[in-house]
Amino acid sequence: MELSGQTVKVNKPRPVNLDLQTIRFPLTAIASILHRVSGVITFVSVAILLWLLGLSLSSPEGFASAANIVDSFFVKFVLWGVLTALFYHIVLGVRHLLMDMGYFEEMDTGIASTKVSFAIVAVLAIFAGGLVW
Ligand code: HEM
Repeated sequence: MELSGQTVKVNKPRPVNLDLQTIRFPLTAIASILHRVSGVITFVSVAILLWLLGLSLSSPEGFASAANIVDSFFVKFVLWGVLTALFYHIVLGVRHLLMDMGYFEEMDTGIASTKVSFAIVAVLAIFAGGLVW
């Protein structure tokens, strides 16, 4: 095998698949990655939401400023995303804790519990939309 000018000896030629279009993550892996992403989103947003709460409780003017900030479509959309990420983190977190107790460890039950969790999060995302708008 030629590697930047050097010849490297390999015992067996190994199969190489670097065609990313043919590599598919299992549903459970996607759920796990999204759980980490939703945890980071929740972590960052807690600081912003606490600042907003502090502002709204500071004075009547502060409350008016906070209400004014939240009054735009963009901020409402971000708030909806944050709430959905939090719901995702909680629902998939509970699934994770159940797996720690020995449930849904097989591939078929793991995929089934992921699908059920996604469905619950979808319902909660609609609920979050109702809360925000
Ligand atoms: C302010 C609230 C929360 C924040 C900021 C937060 C953030 C995080 C972060 C950053 C991780 C690490 C993810 C990783 O490295 O893969 C994590 C893991 C985890 N969180 Fe949360 N979390 C919160 C609330 C919750 C709640 C309410 C639950 C309830 C079920 C939960 C369940 C879990 C579990 C089970 C893990 C471990 C996942 C693993 O081992 O892969 N979290 N959380």
